[in-house]
Amino acid sequence: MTLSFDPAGSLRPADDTAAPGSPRFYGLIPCAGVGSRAGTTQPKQYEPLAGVPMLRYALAAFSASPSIARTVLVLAPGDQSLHRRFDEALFAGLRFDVAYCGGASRQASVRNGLDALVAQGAGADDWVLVHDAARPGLLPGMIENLVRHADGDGALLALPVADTLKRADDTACSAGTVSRDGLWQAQTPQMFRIGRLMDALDQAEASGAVVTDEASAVELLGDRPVLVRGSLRNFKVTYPEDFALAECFLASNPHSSRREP
Ligand SMILES: Nc1ccn([C@@H]2O[C@H](COP(=O)(O)OP(=O)(O)OP(=O)(O)O)[C@@H](O)[C@H]2O)c(=O)n1
Ligand SMILES: C[C@](O)(CO)[C@H](O)COP(=O)(O)O
Repeated sequence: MTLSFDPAGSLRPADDTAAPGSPRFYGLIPCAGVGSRAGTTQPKQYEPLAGVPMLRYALAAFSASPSIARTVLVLAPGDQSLHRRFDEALFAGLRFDVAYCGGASRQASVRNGLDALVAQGAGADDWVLVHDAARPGLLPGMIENLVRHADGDGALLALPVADTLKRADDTACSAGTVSRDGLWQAQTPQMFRIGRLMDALDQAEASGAVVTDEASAVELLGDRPVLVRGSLRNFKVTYPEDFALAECFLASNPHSSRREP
């Protein structure tokens, strides 16, 4: 069954793309941040990149991934619907649903989004791939690469640290060099069993732990998700200068800005 963009954001029953008894894979895209470090007048995920809104790239990658049964986009409660904010044709043909359940932190937006997935029929043993709307460089092949690691404690895209690392003193001078051995930069998607991730986020919340990614939450339970090599082009747009860099990467894959998935 092909899902299409539902401008009203209504929730529909889950797809059955998996063989009976096999877990399904869901996309979850937190998109309820304000982008305070980006210096834009609207949330950064709505800014145009190579002619289309940033969030469309992640939606297109998930939409084009054969393993993904469905994807939920988490917007802030009270946010404008996409068809009011943009030309509806921009999102035509993409498979996703919208849930207006974003929270005060990324962690809360993801947790609420998991509830929305379960409300649509996702099960505790199904997998969820959580991906930042602010990473427009994602390609379907990266998603499929991650899905191949669907066992054990889950997996996340990440990159080994390439530069020499410095520890700053309180005057921003270099006070020492930190070994980069074994250090990776976490990217998204990050993939976990839905039930396990819900438990992990609930326990993090209950203990007052602030987790900036899903892997941090499951690590607190003792899990050891696999680090799967991601890509530089999958960097997170965070600061004003990142928009031009993202456009360079997107230009190197002309298909990524097409309107078709
Ligand atoms: N309350 C929040 C905060 C963040 N996010 C989402 O989480 C992703 C990664 O977060 P980040 O880059 O830190 O985005 P912002 O929180 O918007 O940025 P900033 O910290 O600069 O304000 C983004 O897709 C963002 O929209 C979210 O859904 N809900
Ligand atoms: C989840 C994340 O993208 C992994 O790198 C990142 O932690 C989220 O962004 P933040 O700046 O830490 O909120």
